Amino acid sequence: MTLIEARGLAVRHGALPVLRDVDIAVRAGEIVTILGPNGSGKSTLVRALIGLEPAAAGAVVRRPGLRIGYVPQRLQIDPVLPLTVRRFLSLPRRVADAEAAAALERTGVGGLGARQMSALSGGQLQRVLLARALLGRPEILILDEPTQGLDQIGEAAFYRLLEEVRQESGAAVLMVSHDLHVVMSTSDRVICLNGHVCCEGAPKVVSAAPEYRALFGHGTGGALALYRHEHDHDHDHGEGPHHHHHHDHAHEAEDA
Ligand SMILES: Nc1ncnc2c1ncn2[C@@H]1O[C@H](COP(=O)(O)OP(=O)(O)OP(=O)(O)O)[C@@H](O)[C@H]1O
Repeated sequence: MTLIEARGLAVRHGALPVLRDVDIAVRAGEIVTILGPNGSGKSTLVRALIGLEPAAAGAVVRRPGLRIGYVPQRLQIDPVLPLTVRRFLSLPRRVADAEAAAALERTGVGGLGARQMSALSGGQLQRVLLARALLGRPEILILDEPTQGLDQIGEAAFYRLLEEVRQESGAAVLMVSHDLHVVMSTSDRVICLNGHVCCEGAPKVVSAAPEYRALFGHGTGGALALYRHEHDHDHDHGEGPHHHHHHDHAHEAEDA
């Protein structure tokens, strides 16, 4: 079942054409990642899907009544404006104390309800944003570079949490990410964007596509080839992506 889709979508910022002819769809339960260089229109696409950017042509179709949980790329909180985590969770819809506490607990920041939003660390803020998104019992979570500003450990922990939440709730996930290892290991489908959809498909198919390599060059190609290698052949050990003994393979791929 399709939850949300763009059909022939074009979006402009003033006179600037940012997106054209974009056709994408996200179905129930799947994890889809949008990749693309800076300025390629990833945030614009996400915002258009949510209804925050008007279509200059084409259309966005959302299943009627679809519950969306949105985690924005960044949230500027004015430190002069006092806003506790607890009050933030009740914006715009008031939630009960027990519900708010459970959501914070679920995302690993239980006990931070009384903290000022402006005093949170980057990782805590992302978890609070996820908690708020979950309070709406979303059928799809839409996350725009949710781990920006987190260190590698924070990033890995955030993605693990996201995966747990997804398994519990069955929500589909559409995210913008630059974390190629994560993209390759967790996504069902990757959409490579550069003003239009350059290529799309299963991670290993996309990583081999010439359009993809043209956009991301050799370094990334190597990283992706490394991952593909692990998935194809490395069934004996289920360790993480950072294995020095795989470096040779990545170089082979880069040189290819
Ligand atoms: N509100 C705006 N007004 C005018 N131009 C904008 C606005 N928002 C984005 N743009 C422009 O639209 C283009 C796409 O921006 P967008 O933020 O969608 O890219 P992105 O792929 O998410 O980039 P990044 O990886 O840097 O976050 C850029 O050229 C940007 O300067």
